[in-house]
Amino acid sequence: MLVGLPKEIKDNEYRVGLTPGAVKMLVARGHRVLVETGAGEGSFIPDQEYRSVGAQIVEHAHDAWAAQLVVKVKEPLSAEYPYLRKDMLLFTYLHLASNEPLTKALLTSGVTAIAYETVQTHSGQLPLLMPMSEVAGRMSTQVGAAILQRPQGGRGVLMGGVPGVAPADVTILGGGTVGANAARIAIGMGAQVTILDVSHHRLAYFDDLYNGRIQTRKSNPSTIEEAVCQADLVIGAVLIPGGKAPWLVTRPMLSSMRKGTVIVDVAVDQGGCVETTKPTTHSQPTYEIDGIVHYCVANMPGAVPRTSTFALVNQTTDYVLLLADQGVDALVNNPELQSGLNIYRGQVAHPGVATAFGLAYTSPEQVF
Ligand SMILES: NC(=O)C1=CN([C@@H]2O[C@H](COP(=O)(O)OP(=O)(O)OC[C@H]3O[C@@H](n4cnc5c(N)ncnc54)[C@H](O)[C@@H]3O)[C@@H](O)[C@H]2O)C=CC1
Ligand SMILES: CC(=O)C(=O)O
Ligand SMILES: [Mg+2]
Repeated sequence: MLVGLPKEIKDNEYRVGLTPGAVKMLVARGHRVLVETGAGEGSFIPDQEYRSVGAQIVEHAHDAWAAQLVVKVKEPLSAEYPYLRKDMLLFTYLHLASNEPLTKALLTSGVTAIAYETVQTHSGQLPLLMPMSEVAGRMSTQVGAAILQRPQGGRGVLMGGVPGVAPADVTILGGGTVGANAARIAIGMGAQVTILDVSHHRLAYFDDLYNGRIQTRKSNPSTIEEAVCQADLVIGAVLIPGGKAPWLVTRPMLSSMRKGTVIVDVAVDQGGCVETTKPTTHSQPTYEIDGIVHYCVANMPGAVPRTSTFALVNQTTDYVLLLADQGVDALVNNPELQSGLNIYRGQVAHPGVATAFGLAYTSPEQVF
């Protein structure tokens, strides 16, 4: 199969969808790989490294997009919509439930679009979201600690405090992969940490792991309000797989929160779990509403590409090989890949996306 690797064009997005190691595996199985020149530069992977494992370097984005299987990191931006075609398999993060224009563009084009973030294992894990959630979770605390500094707009609270003065209060909404990784760094920095989740299983896990070093709360409107009103840093980390995130922090709650509190809404790519969240970029990462500083960058791991590219491709490669070897049949044969199917030839094939926009849902069983 002809596999294309375009260069990412999102603001400060330095990741790339395939490493030379992954390309080498594709080439060894008889596939041709077209790499847009400079695609790896952001991750300090020169064209020559791809060439040396058998890739063909192409000059223009449209050459890489001409492939049958296009592997990316981020969702197509509007400048990329004209490349979408009926006979194309697109494998990348999509986050469609918060992006109606992209959903429409994918539907109109007839492309088959498989979203990394909804690929799901038998046991319910999200193996292609997990590596970037690990990165974004750890980053969320780092970033939050920096913004808490007064010159960045925050409350001027040091994460670990100092002897005689209390540490920062870090409240984490959602104790999945992002939440667990955020907590790990916050604890390492000496903060006081509270995690809220609807899953008792997750709360019990944290309780066991940290043996009293962390507070756990069952997530409901009252516990959320109480926790965010005493927080210095709130980290939004909930997920309804494939669906729009629920608004756990409402606009009226902001006025009860302490001035200079920082919200890092990692869940922004699914619409955010804070009513006042709107996507920001690494160039302009924050804005303030009612004295509360919001950080809502939708591609956080893009800022640490030497970690993120390799962490992501470690997980995606097996699925890329399946798609390259089998084409659409891989979606029929492999239930994990099938759960990643969001759009198939003009039909919405994921219930979360259909619900988000009131569109008809066609199940993969009906599609194939
Ligand atoms: N901004 C960025 O750059 C990145 C964003 N993300 C996003 O971060 C979000 C979280 O991802 P993961 O941690 O991997 O998901 P996950 O599925 O591992 O964890 C989500 C957690 O939220 C909990 N939850 C659901 N509803 C809740 C509620 N009402 N209150 C409290 N907890 C609730 C679930 O029980 C689960 O434990 C996703 O939206 C993901 O797309 C992930 C990576 C990068
Ligand atoms: C998960 C995601 O959206 C990202 O890594 O950018
Ligand atoms: Mg994202």
